[in-house]
Amino acid sequence: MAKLNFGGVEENVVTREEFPLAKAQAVLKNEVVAVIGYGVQGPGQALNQKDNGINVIVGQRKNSKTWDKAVRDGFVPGETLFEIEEALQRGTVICYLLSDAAQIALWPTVQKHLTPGKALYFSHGFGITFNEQTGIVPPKDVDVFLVAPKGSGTSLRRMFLQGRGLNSSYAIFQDATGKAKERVIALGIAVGSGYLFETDFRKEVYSDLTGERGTLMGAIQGIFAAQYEVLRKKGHTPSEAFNETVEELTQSLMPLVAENGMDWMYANCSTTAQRGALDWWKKFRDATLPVFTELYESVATGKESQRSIDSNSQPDYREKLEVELKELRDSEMWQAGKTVRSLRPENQAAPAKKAAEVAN
Ligand SMILES: NC(=O)C1=CN([C@@H]2O[C@H](COP(=O)(O)OP(=O)(O)OC[C@H]3O[C@@H](n4cnc5c(N)ncnc54)[C@H](O)[C@@H]3O)[C@@H](O)[C@H]2O)C=CC1
Ligand SMILES: CC(=O)[C@](C)(O)C(=O)O
Ligand SMILES: [Mg+2]
Ligand SMILES: [Mg+2]
Repeated sequence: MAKLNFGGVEENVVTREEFPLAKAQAVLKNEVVAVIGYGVQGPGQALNQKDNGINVIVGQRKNSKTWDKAVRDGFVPGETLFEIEEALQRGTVICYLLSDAAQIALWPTVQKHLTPGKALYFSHGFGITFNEQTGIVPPKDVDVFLVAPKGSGTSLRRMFLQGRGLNSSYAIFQDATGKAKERVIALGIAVGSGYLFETDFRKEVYSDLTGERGTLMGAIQGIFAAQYEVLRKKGHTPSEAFNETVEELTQSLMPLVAENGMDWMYANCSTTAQRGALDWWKKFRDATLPVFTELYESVATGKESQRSIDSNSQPDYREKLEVELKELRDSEMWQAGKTVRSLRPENQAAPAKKAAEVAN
């Protein structure tokens, strides 16, 4: 395990160089990895493992859209694609990749098939950390661990196909066989992780829930909406407001920040932007700090997990969700964004190509 220095703090990181795919294949050669659920993470992790030569099967409800998707992706009914219960029975490693709320409902079935020596694998610390809410308490004689890719299942697959890996966290909750560590790391490599960062279940879920509610999605949408509203109220056009709020950020600045850091960005913009950004960032930090503190508390006390479980288990959950998503989709800002995006060369090429095809 490599010890790397992160801004003065040493941490354990597993690299693909020290744990190459061949080693992962050797560790997993006698395992049947059953991926239960084929939503967002399921396809990414199952396909990457398949392409990596791991003995992987998928468990999914028959007569569902995702069953058909698994078939389209090359999983064969009766050979590598099964009803959930059969996959649970066949698997020696159970990758529990249903949505966090759905994991609660299926847990009694999963539990039945957790015979001694099997491994229970999660991609989130949710079910175990909030076990008072989820009821997910595994038997003592199975390994329990997680590999949580730090990104969408879609990115996990895309980056794998590009020959890159997505960074993942890994954690061991229970080592019943004495082999939990090599099993979890082998699985982490097999699902397409680039680097594996050590954590524990609680830290993984607290940071993940904070991040997605915070700067990754919740906070950023809030800040976008506030700035867009001010610009529009002051008479700026939708395109101008959108370009200055989102488009420039995602198309020009964030790729540079991703490559070089925000410190570099501050050193490489106009002196005017530099002065202003240096003057204003602390004001934004101070204004949002109490909100982030409240958010972390809400995660740590279990309020966020309970809310997620409650709303996801309502019978009309999908209809209600659609109303909220529609509000976002129909907002002027994201409608303006749709038009702005359509102007990008890659989005222009498609209709032009189509028109050419029609002409031929
Ligand atoms: N979405 C993502 O990219 C990420 C997800 N994760 C974690 O990975 C795990 C899986 O998440 P997603 O892939 O987003 O799940 P998802 O919301 O896409 O659902 C996965 C599957 O669950 C099935 N399902 C739903 N309710 C069911 C039920 N009652 N019985 C049987 N099947 C049911 C769906 O058909 C679907 O195939 C979660 O623990 C999540 O927190 C971690 C990192 C990123
Ligand atoms: C993609 C990811 O890791 C998130 C945002 O935390 C999630 O979908 O739960
Ligand atoms: Mg996440
Ligand atoms: Mg998450």
